[in-house]
Amino acid sequence: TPVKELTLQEAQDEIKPLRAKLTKWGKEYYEQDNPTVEDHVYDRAYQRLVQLEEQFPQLVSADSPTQRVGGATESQLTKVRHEIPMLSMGDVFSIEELMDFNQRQQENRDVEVEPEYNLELKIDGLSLSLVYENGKLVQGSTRGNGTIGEDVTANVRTIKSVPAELPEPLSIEVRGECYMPKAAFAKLNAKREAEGLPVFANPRNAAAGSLRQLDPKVTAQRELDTFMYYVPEYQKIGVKTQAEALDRMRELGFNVNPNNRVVHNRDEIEKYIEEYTAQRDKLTYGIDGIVEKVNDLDTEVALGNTVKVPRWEIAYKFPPEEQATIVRDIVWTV
Ligand SMILES: NC(=O)c1cc2c(=O)c3cc(F)ccc3oc2nc1N
Repeated sequence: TPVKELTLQEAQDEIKPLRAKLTKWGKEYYEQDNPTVEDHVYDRAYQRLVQLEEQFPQLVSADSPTQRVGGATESQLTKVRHEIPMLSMGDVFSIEELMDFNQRQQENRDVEVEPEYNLELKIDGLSLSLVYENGKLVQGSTRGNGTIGEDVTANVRTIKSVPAELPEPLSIEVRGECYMPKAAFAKLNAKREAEGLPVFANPRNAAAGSLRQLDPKVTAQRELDTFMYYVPEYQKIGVKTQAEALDRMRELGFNVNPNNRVVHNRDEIEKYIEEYTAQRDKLTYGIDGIVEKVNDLDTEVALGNTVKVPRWEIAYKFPPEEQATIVRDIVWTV
């Protein structure tokens, strides 16, 4: 129900469990690096609470997750503001849903969308932003809540695949995924087990726990890697499509996943999904789906973003390998 149609009592009844969930999820994410919900589920709940508190300021309380910079719980890392929000992605769970998404995009009246997509593997890590000034790395940060992230500059300098300097004096931001290869994950957990330390549930949590360290020396031992995938100001690198942007990032020395593919129809999309569903276990890194992006970058901008997710891309998620109990007790009718 739109916030403005709620009574004070209804708002109160919705805010209470919402705060409890966001606080719980925030602790899992910020303190334990062990989130039980996808980023965009957290983001949507967070935005809903922001809207409710804007509509009913008398209900705001100091302990509300919205009153703490950087999400629900403080991480000791310095905060970074993302001038261009780092959004998470909506997701679909079947080819039918994916084709419906494409259909709706095509029907978007004000934007003529060429049905040309760039498909990429959805690396199961955490989002990373790298900022370069005149070709030199000046900042590394996490996504945080999309607007406020954490400064991990010293930590990213220890990651071998992160260029300290570019071959061209560019002042750009490059975004991608920081991940822990499967072999490194297995080695780390074996070591932790031997030392009687708690093991990480999966490579994504291990990557998050390793990147978001206060001590860069710890990060340096964790064998993290990156696959970069996005330049927000793509005009600065002289490209027109996402596929060209990936090639350009390769030229600049970034590690870019080699398995992207430009496709034009359902058959090609299905073929790509089948191929990588089959190959998933053979890859040396974790993937949890496929990312489909409109290839033309100007069209991406024209399609824009909703409050929290881009309209020009969607993540197709593989069925969970182990039947993880994913908290899905919020049904969203925004
Ligand atoms: N995990 C991934 O492998 C992956 C993730 C994203 C994003 O999260 C993402 C979020 C945005 F707001 C914009 C583009 C993006 O592109 C992306 N591309 C990828 N290949």
